[in-house]
Amino acid sequence: MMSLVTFTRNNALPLLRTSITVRIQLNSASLSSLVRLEEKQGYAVVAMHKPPVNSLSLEMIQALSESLSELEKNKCKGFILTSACPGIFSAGLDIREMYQPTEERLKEFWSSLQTLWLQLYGSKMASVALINGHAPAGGCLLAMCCDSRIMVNGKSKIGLNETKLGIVAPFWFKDTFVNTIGVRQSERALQLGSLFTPDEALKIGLVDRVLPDPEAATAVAESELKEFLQIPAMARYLSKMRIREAALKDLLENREKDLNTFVNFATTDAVQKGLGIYLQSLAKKN
Ligand SMILES: CC/C=C\CC/C=C/CC(=O)SCCNC(=O)CCNC(=O)[C@H](O)C(C)(C)COP(=O)(O)OP(=O)(O)OC[C@H]1O[C@@H](n2cnc3c(N)ncnc32)[C@H](O)[C@@H]1OP(=O)(O)O
Repeated sequence: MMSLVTFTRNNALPLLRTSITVRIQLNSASLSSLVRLEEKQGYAVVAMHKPPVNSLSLEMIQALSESLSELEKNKCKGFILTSACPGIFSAGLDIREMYQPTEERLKEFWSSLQTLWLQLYGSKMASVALINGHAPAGGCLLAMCCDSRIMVNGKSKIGLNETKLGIVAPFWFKDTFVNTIGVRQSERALQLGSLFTPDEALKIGLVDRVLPDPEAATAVAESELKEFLQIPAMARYLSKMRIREAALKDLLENREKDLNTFVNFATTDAVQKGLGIYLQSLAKKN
């Protein structure tokens, strides 16, 4: 047993009730640095660290879930979700998990993703996504689960580009998108698999602020989170749930069906062929 997530205390007056260092015991020796948790005054920073692109493999998804559970256990009030990999927030789901998979792992992968989404989208904690790089597909989903999105300006793009891979965003990705940018923009962007520049994302409400550099974005993310944390927590959370509860309930009630739909779809010849070609195109680029 090795620790997956280290939770380091660097501040004297935390709201989080942790001792010096909390180590979450998980089941693989190779996972020790996938997510970095840093305690700040009154909140935490959750930084994804799976170079080169923070792809969401099964282990990465589980590491994020465990990190959130750890924060909840420690009565953390809020967190900033960001990346410790320069230029990348997250490249979304790890395509290799879906390409030529075993059924058992594919099921565990999807079920873990469902759990992470339920946890993050329904979180009582306030959250800000500090999007310091590319955020396609699953990366965009993680950001949309937060209460606010601050993006660093530059070449990075954000959006749900699934159709470009010949795959379809599941209904709960779509619901999150619709709740963030509205029906019309979602319908168009989902079909086209649009990836938006920071300024375009700002224009359609996919992100809330665009800052010129990571330092400025970090400062704004912190002040944004503090603004959320100043609101009475229960009132803030219940207000958030007014918007999100229907989508959350829909997945909770249809988890098994969604899992089967995903497994059946992902393992079709057409999808497998498409994913193979996409992986090759990513590799060729290099
Ligand atoms: C069948 C499923 C049905 C339904 C599910 C629907 C839901 C899907 C949600 C998803 O999240 S699907 C994933 C969508 N993600 C993408 O399309 C992103 C693909 N990646 C990129 O566009 C680029 O990598 C980047 C813009 C994120 C970063 O570009 P750059 O900095 O130039 O890095 P590289 O492209 O050179 O990539 C480095 C390295 O990483 C590998 N990689 C990139 N993305 C992924 C990924 N999503 N999964 C697995 N691996 C990925 C890439 O192949 C390179 O590998 P090397 O071995 O060549 O170093």
